[in-house]
Amino acid sequence: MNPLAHRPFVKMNGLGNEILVLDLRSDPVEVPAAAARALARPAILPFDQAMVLYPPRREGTAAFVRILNSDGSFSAACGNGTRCIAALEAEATGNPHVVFESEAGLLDCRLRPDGRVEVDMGAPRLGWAEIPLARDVGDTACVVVPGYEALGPACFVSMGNPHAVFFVPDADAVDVERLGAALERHPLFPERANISFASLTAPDKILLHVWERGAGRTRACGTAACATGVAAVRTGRAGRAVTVTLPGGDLEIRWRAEDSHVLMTGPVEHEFSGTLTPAMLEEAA
Ligand SMILES: N[C@H](CCC[C@H](N)C(=O)O)C(=O)O
Repeated sequence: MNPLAHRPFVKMNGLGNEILVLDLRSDPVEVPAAAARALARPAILPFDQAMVLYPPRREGTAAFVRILNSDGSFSAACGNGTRCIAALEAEATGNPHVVFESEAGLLDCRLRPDGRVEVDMGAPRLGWAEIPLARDVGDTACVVVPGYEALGPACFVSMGNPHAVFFVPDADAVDVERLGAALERHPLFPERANISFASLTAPDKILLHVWERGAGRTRACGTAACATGVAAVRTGRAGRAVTVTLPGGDLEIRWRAEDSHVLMTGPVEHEFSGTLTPAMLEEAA
C-alpha cells in the first residue's frame, strides 16, 4: 500500500496560492514526485505547492520542511506556504512565534494579532552561481535575456529558489502564460526559474504577475514578491519597504538593511482538512 495512504492533510492558500500541508513529523516517509503529481490533479486535490513537514533537525525549530511543486519538482522555499504552516503551528501550540527550517535555511515566523503572518525569509542570494545561472553574467541586477531583448533587462534574485524579475510598463498587459512558460526553461536557468513581471504603480507599490517554476501561473507567489522587492531596490526603482499587489492580494515586503533579511507579511486561509486515500494517490491512468 502507498505509504502516504490514510495520512491527514490540510488544504490552505496564501492569497490564492494553493497550498497542501502534509504533517509527517510523527511517521516520516518520502513523498515521491509521482505522488505529488497524482494528488495535484484538478479532479483530486489541486495545489501549487505541497508543504511536507518532517521532524526538526535543529534545536528550536518546529519542523524541517520540504516543498514540492505540483509537477513533482522540489523547491527550497515557498513564502505563501510558509505562512500557512506557521499559522497552523501557532494555532496548534498557542505560541504565535515558530521557526521552521528548509533547505534554504531558517524561517522565523510570527502570527500577528491581525491574523496575518510575518516571515523572515532570510537574505537574498545575488551572485550568478547562487541564483543559479548557467554562466557569469556580471551584475545580476540588469541582464538582457537572449531572445527576450524586447522585455528589457531582468534582475535575478534567489530566495532559496531562482527568480527572474522583469520590470515592464504594465504588468497587466503581459502575456504571462506564453512568456513565462518559455522563460522558465531558458538555457540561462540550469534549474529553471520563477518568472515575474512587475510594474511600479506608486513609489512604494508594485503590481506583480508570476509564472512559477513547476507550477505555472499562480494567483500569488511569496518568494517572487520578496525577489521583486529586492530587485526594485537593486535597480533603484523603490525603497526597502513596498506593498506588492498580486492577483490574489497584497504582501508587505521589507528588505532589512541591518542584516539583509527579507520580511514578508500577509494573510493565510484555512480551507478544509481530510485524509489521503489510495485512490487519490494512484498515478494518472
Ligand atoms: N508559490 C511559492 C513559490 C514556490 C516556488 C516554486 N515555484 C519554485 O521555486 O520551484 C511562494 O509563495 O514562494
